Order: sequence, then C-alpha cells, then structure tokens
Amino acid sequence: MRIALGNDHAGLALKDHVRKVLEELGHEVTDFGTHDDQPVDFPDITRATCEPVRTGRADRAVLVCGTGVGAVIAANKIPGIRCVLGHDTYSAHQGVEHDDTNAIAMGAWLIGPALAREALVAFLGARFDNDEATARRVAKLHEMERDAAAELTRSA
Ligand SMILES: O=C(CO)[C@H](O)[C@H](O)[C@H](O)COP(=O)(O)O
Repeated sequence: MRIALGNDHAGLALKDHVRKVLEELGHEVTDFGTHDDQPVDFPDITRATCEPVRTGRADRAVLVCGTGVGAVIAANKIPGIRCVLGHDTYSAHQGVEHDDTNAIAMGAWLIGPALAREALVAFLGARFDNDEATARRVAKLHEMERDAAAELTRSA
C-alpha cells in the first residue's frame, strides 16, 4: 500500500520504528515528518499527512503524536478521512472493517514498539466489509460532511 506517515516532535522516536515496520512489511512510505525534536503543531502535520489520502495519492495515513488524541481529532476534521485511535489491535482492524477507516493515530507516550507493530499489521491487513449496514453507515458519514460544507457555504 501507499502509506503517508507523519508525526509531531512527541512522536518522533515511535515514528522511526513505525517507518521501519511499514517498510519491512513491503509498503511504500512517504514520510511527512517532522524529522527532529523541535516542537511542531499536530494539526499542521496531520493535515499534510492526510492530504494525499484525501486526494487519492496515498491509500492510508499513519500518524504519531504524544497521545494520538490530537492527531485523531485533527484527522477526523478532514473531509474523506476516517481515523481510528490505534492503541489496540481490535479497534485497528474493526475500524477498517466497519467504518472504512483510512487513517490510524498512535500515541508514543502510551504504546511501545511491539503493540505499535501489531496494531499496524491489523490495520493494514483489514478491508472494509462494505455490506448493506456498513455501507449505509459510512454513506451517512459522507452525508454529514456534505451537510457541514453546505452549512459553511450558507453562513459565508
Ligand atoms: O499528544 C498530543 C495531544 O493529543 C499532541 O499531539 C502532542 O503530541 C502533544 O500535545 C505535545 O505536547 P508537548 O508538551 O508540546 O510535547
């Protein structure tokens, strides 16, 4: 898969591990940084990393920050991005199967390299069920995004 990878300063060490895991698993990784420990803002990194997924130039995004929470919040504000907090393997694959998640966020302050690896394997190995119920629910998420965009246009 084509994976867009991004992290803030708090996620740097775990991101380096994640990149190696992704490459070992045979994925094509584009690393959007950050590449050193100078503080950066997770919304900026998240936006840059998720943009190629939004536009179809990457298949999935992997985000690493301190807790994963900031990156999840930011990612789920981007139209077309559905991001799971990937601190357990069940959520990592079930989110794809039921909710068509295309991004995963991890907190470097909370999980270690072994769990990060297992969560990634679960996330990247999973496929959207796309049955009647899951397709209907994800369509409603798209509808919510369209409603939000229309509301913005109306109030502009
Ligand atoms: O973990 C986070 C909150 O959800 C953020 O993404 C940042 O990593 C964290 O807030 C960074 O904190 P710092 O005090 O600037 O290191």
